Amino acid sequence: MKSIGGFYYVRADDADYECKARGSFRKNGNSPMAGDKVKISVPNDGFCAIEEILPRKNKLRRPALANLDILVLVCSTVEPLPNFTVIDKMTAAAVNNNMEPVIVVTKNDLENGDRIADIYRHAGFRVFLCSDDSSSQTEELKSYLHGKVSAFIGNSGVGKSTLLNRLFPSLSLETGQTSKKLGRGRHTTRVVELFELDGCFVADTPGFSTVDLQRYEMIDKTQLQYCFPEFEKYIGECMFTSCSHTCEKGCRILEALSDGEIEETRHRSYTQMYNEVKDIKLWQIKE
Ligand SMILES: Nc1nc2c(ncn2[C@@H]2O[C@H](COP(=O)(O)OP(=O)(O)OP(=O)(O)O)[C@@H](O)[C@H]2O)c(=O)[nH]1
Ligand SMILES: [Zn+2]
Repeated sequence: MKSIGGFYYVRADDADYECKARGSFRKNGNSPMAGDKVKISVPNDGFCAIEEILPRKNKLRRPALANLDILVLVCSTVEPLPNFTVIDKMTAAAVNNNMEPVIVVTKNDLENGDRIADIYRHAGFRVFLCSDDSSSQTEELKSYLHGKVSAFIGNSGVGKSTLLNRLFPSLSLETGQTSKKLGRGRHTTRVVELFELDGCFVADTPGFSTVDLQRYEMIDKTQLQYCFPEFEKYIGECMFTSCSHTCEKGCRILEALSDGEIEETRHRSYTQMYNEVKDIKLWQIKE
């Protein structure tokens, strides 16, 4: 659930165990992180210990977090306006990191969010419209997050805190307590913690900020097409096997674009991302 001061807090069968980690993890440069599934030993006396870290399906560096199932991308219809390029980069980064991107559109009460929702549903993603009105799909979103590990991301002002408090009313209390305990102005290392809220595991640092996917944005040009799920069924059908799907003759994806099967904003983002990485060699992308 979290690591702090050399201790790891492991939840098993609804109980929390304060554990040390075996020194061998540090030697391998592979310390336990929030989100890890681990095996622990619980001796009659002495410290509990993490004995083994099970294989991770993905891992983020900032915040340090493993096994993220869902990345919730929050955007608002207005104030601020949605930035499709940024959203598309984040969905691609999520797919590339083996996480499911889920789009939440807020402020539907100020301006109708159906068009934004349509773009992303058409691209094959789950979309929820969550606002201050009766049509809000907050409960549906909450069911969707049940049993999963998720993190929330979105521009300042889109309504992440509002959404989280609406999803988990107990949270405002919890974050309030956390920040009181840490003390204002004391800039300690940000502790990543998984909160178990009504059966949903929500990852964040105290005060809830955003996940930094910046480092993960660079996706190899041959891999990029697979990070746009709506392209998948056309891949392999272009005239040229090396087709970049940006400008070529006989490109099946460009054909789907002109038929309206692929959304313009999505293809525009793809092209922009492709142009950003096309001259970068693979070894420069991999760390
Ligand atoms: N009308 C309307 N206003 C909303 C909605 N959601 C959030 N807001 C308002 O938008 C403003 C920003 O909301 P926050 O929840 O603080 O946004 P945030 O994304 O957490 O912002 P940061 O903390 O800066 O990252 C607040 O004034 C909210 O009341 C909504 O669905 N409809
Ligand atoms: Zn093509």
